[in-house]
Amino acid sequence: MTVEMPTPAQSFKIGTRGSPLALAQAHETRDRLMAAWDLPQEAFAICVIKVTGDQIQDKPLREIDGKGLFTREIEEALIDGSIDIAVHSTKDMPVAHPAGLVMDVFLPREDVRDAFVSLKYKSLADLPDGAVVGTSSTRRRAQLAARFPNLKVVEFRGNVQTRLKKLADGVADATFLATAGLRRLGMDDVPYTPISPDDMLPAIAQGAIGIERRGDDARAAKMLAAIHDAPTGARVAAERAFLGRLDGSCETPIGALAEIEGDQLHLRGEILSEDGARVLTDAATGPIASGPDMGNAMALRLLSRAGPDFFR
Ligand SMILES: NCc1[nH]cc(CCC(=O)O)c1CC(=O)O
Repeated sequence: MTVEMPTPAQSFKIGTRGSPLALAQAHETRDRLMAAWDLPQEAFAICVIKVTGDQIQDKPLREIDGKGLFTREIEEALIDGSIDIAVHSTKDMPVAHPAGLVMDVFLPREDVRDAFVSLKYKSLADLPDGAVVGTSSTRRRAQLAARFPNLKVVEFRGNVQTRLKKLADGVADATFLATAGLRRLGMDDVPYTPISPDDMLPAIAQGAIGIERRGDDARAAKMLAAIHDAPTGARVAAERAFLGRLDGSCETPIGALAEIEGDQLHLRGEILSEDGARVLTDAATGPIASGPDMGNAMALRLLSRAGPDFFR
């Protein structure tokens, strides 16, 4: 089969949400494709898709519909051919994809760590007893309750800009964001400190941009193969196998991190009760290719330790 590369007249359509972070990720994807294929910017169109989740800013996500809220409409655009690829924050993606779509291309992973963001304090350890921290993430909330019970956690939604405004307004003493997002947005003026994964194990696939396409689109597959980062793919595969076996929705407190050293993959995972009263952690090491098996096995071990009542 011959696969034709896009020409300026035959644009390759990159679908994305319209948030500043989503746009930065779409631009990174386009820049990497331009470099890999020596194509001009005009060969690509960045198609912004307004999704329902972005239009609801005043409620915690779990009160709306959580899973798929930010991705369903983008996937519909892929399926109907309005776009050729969709650029996602992998950590926001359900493990299962709609029939006909695949996500097997990942860009080199950014910093995986959560960031402590505060206008007043330097790190989590500096916060006085009773300090107020804002987060909407059940994972971060449970991890804080488990390891920093001296803090008061309040609900904090919105994109990076909204949360920073809330900090400036004194709604909370600190908040948490993915370091990757801050870096990709070039927010060098924001005072943040990355948090050790020992204190806050990141979300599955945090910092990894994933690219979804139609499974039968040979042109997109070939275009994307040139920008795939295999180590990121292996790490994400291990973490997502763990998540998939746990069958966690994005609202279940779960953290995991795979790291590669030589030909070995180290995987850490944890599940928490929502109040942080129970924390179950596990770790494993094995050949890189066995990452998904390791993630799967780790989930089964944690599930059997947790018992049937652990997840609400
Ligand atoms: N849930 C929103 C979201 N999805 C991806 C990122 C950051 C970038 C990434 O982890 O790839 C963020 C913001 C955050 O958690 O601070």
